[in-house]
Amino acid sequence: MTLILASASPRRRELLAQLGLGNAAFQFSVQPADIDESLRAGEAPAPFVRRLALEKAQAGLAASADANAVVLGSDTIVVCNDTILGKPADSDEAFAMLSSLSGRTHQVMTAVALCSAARTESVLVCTEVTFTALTAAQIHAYIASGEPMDKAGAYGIQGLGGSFVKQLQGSYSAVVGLPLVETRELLQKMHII
Ligand SMILES: Cc1cn([C@H]2C[C@H](O)[C@@H](COP(=O)(O)OP(=O)(O)OP(=O)(O)O)O2)c(=O)[nH]c1=O
Repeated sequence: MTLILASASPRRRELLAQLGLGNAAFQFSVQPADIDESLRAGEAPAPFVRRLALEKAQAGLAASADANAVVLGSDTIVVCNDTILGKPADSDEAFAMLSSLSGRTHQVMTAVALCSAARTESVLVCTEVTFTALTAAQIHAYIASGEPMDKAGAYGIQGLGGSFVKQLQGSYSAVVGLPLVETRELLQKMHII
């Protein structure tokens, strides 16, 4: 049995390795899945992030030559005042996203899906994150660091963005990109570990 991580995210690779899967006894391989990540008309945040995780896992399974493969797909979005924030397209969008997060509480939703030829399991983890108030100068300096650009909501809690987080209720690892407790439970459910 092969476990394939259908993700280009270095954070997800590191988090999966934290579950002890990247050792000599158990290897996983990484094969990013390229899917259309656009929101459908009328689609709410929770079903949207679940669908993307599932589609990444399904695309990974379809691309795999191994009939026994189990594929893990995951997606993270930030939801602020019912608006979905994905990755910023440019620094103006990053500025707008960080301004909207400043001094407020938002939700980070991460979905994980595991697909094999016979079975699919998935989970959604929602975490509440409260940002301290940020000045325009702080936001500009943060954007200049380059950190926001490949991250949902234009911040990384595991990096410089961590100093903006006043309070967190839920799963820290889910905010980074892969909820450790829930992913372990899914892997157990699928009899992978
Ligand atoms: C909120 C937040 C997001 N992120 C990252 C996690 C995800 O990598 C990214 C959200 O984009 P995703 O589209 O979920 O993932 P990805 O494109 O990086 O990787 P793939 O689709 O191949 O799995 O934002 C952080 O690293 N730290 C944070 O604090």
